[in-house]
Amino acid sequence: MTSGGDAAGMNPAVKAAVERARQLGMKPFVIYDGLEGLIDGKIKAATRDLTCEMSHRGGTLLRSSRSKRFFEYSYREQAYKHLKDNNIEHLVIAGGDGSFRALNDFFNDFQVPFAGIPATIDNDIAGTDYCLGVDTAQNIILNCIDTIRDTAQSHHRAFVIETMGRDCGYLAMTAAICSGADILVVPELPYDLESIKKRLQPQIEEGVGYVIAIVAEGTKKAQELTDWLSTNTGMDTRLTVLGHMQRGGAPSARDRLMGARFGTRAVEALHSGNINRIMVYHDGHHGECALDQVAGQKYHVSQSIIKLCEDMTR
Ligand SMILES: Nc1ncnc2c1ncn2[C@@H]1O[C@H](COP(=O)(O)OP(=O)(O)OP(=O)(O)O)[C@@H](O)[C@H]1O
Ligand SMILES: O=P(O)(O)OC[C@H]1O[C@](O)(CO)[C@@H](O)[C@@H]1O
Repeated sequence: MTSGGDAAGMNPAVKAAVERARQLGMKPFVIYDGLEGLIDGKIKAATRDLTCEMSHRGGTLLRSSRSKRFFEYSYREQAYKHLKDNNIEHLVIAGGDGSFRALNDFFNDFQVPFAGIPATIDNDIAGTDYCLGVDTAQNIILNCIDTIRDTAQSHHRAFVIETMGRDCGYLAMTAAICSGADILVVPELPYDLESIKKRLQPQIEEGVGYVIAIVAEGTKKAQELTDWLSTNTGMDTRLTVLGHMQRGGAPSARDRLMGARFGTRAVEALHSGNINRIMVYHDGHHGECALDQVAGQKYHVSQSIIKLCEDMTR
């Protein structure tokens, strides 16, 4: 099943999990609509017709949800009954840390073992350097910034571009580094508008420059920075909120490959009795973590990335 925000790479992960389960002699099912679907019993045997569409498709063909009902024991009990009716003994979930917490609660209630696959464009899950969907989202964001840059340059304008990421600035930071942005505002770093103004002064005075500013949604500073740039640079300043166009799209090669690795390993973990583990990719190696190393911890963007960003914040 897939849960939380959709992420490119979820489909390849599901395909790999289903195929590995079959190879290991298990009978794989899919659950539609995430936790909401689990409560409502939207469960079907996984077919080859479904999985053969999965390598190249963005979003999640199993669909997803954010479920208020799953917080309530009575609905989790209803979900458990559906699993029992179908003789389902293990769950694999691709989602963010909220989804892992949900299945942990479910395990505490009904002892259904699970494996978690990190999948969220926010890249905010502790214990793993990579979550499915991130590479695809980064490429989309970079295409957008490159496109906007053409207009910024042609019209001598300032553009503020807001990226997703919830409370995490990872997408904004990597986009700013890769696009050569002038200004960056993220939750992880303080920023100093006075020194930014001094730094940009020469290019503004020349009258030919333009400005690209990247703002992480978690700061809620995009409009404020747009107003500030307009007032303090005198440039025609526009704000572009990239929004949900960052989340969809065909998975990149990296997301397909990582999806295949995570999906395969999730099933292998359960098959070998290694239950309630989250698949992770850390320091160039695939591995597994206990839930409390993942869901109970705050994700920190690596210092090497933060260092590359500092000059854009002052
Ligand atoms: N402690 C919990 N107990 C039961 N259910 C939970 C718990 N935490 C989260 N959930 C369920 O998990 C769902 C998914 O969590 P959430 O909406 O936070 O997304 P996520 O998996 O963290 O993904 P994303 O990073 O894309 O937002 C929630 O909508 C809720 O139904
Ligand atoms: O699509 P929704 O439910 O509005 O959620 C948006 C949130 O989901 C994410 O896209 C993924 O967690 C965040 O970056 C964003 O804050």
